Amino acid sequence: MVEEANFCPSKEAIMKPILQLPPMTCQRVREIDRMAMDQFQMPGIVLMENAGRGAAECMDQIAPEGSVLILCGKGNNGGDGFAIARHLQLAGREVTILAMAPTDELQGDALIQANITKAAGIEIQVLGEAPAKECLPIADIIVDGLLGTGAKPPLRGRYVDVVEAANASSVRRIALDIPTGMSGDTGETGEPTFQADHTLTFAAPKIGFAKRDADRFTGEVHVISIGAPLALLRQFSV
Ligand SMILES: NC(=O)C1=CN([C@@H]2O[C@H](COP(=O)(O)OP(=O)(O)OC[C@H]3O[C@@H](n4cnc5c(N)ncnc54)[C@H](O)[C@@H]3O)[C@@H](O)[C@H]2O)[C@H](O)CC1
Ligand SMILES: [K+]
Repeated sequence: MVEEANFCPSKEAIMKPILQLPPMTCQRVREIDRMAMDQFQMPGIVLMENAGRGAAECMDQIAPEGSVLILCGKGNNGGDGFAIARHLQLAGREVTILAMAPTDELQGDALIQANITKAAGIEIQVLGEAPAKECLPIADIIVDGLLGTGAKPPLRGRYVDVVEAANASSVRRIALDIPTGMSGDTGETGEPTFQADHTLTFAAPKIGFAKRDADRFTGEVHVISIGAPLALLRQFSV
């Protein structure tokens, strides 16, 4: 009798880099992105896929039950959200996406991930005219893939009422990279700022997380590898 393929190591066996990077500014973390692409020939979509899969595996440990609503912004923070949705669906989770813009307004890696997500049959709702409080899909967990290292505070447009609606719902909240509304460099928070129970931050912690009371918005911080080579991590760990 053929042994059933054992796909998954035990949950604790998720592989972690042997080198943990120190807290950095958003700009410096974006340099890691850039060097991974330019010096190590890693296409941006590979970094995003690694980020998405790593974040989904972390969610499988910290929030293993319940339906998930992923809020996707127009940039690559949203792109991560689209990738996470696919990996959560693969793990049998009920996933819905609320996108801040229609797919045809996306570009680059975020557009690629959104198109894969659509092809995978995952529901993507686009924010309409109604106030977010009235149209936020019901879920047990809300994931903030609205703004990351490309944010220029203060929040503009509909991001304000979407973050307010997310904070008003009594569900678990998980931020991707940086809680939307917070500066990753200073830890300063605007009104509103996504109030997360956990923040899954990519490549390295952001220096703003060390600000006093920043944990009111980050919750517990988990660093997610984007698969950058050890030689690159070594250049940024000094
Ligand atoms: N660095 C890494 O290792 C990786 C990072 N990834 C993810 O990419 C985002 C950064 O993506 P980027 O497209 O540069 O920026 P954002 O998605 O944060 O936002 C850009 C988007 O938002 C608009 N915007 C900016 N400020 C505001 C504001 N105050 N109000 C409203 N809208 C705003 C702006 O116009 C753009 O449209 C990083 O955080 C990671 O999540 C990679 O995916 C993986 C590797
Ligand atoms: K975010």
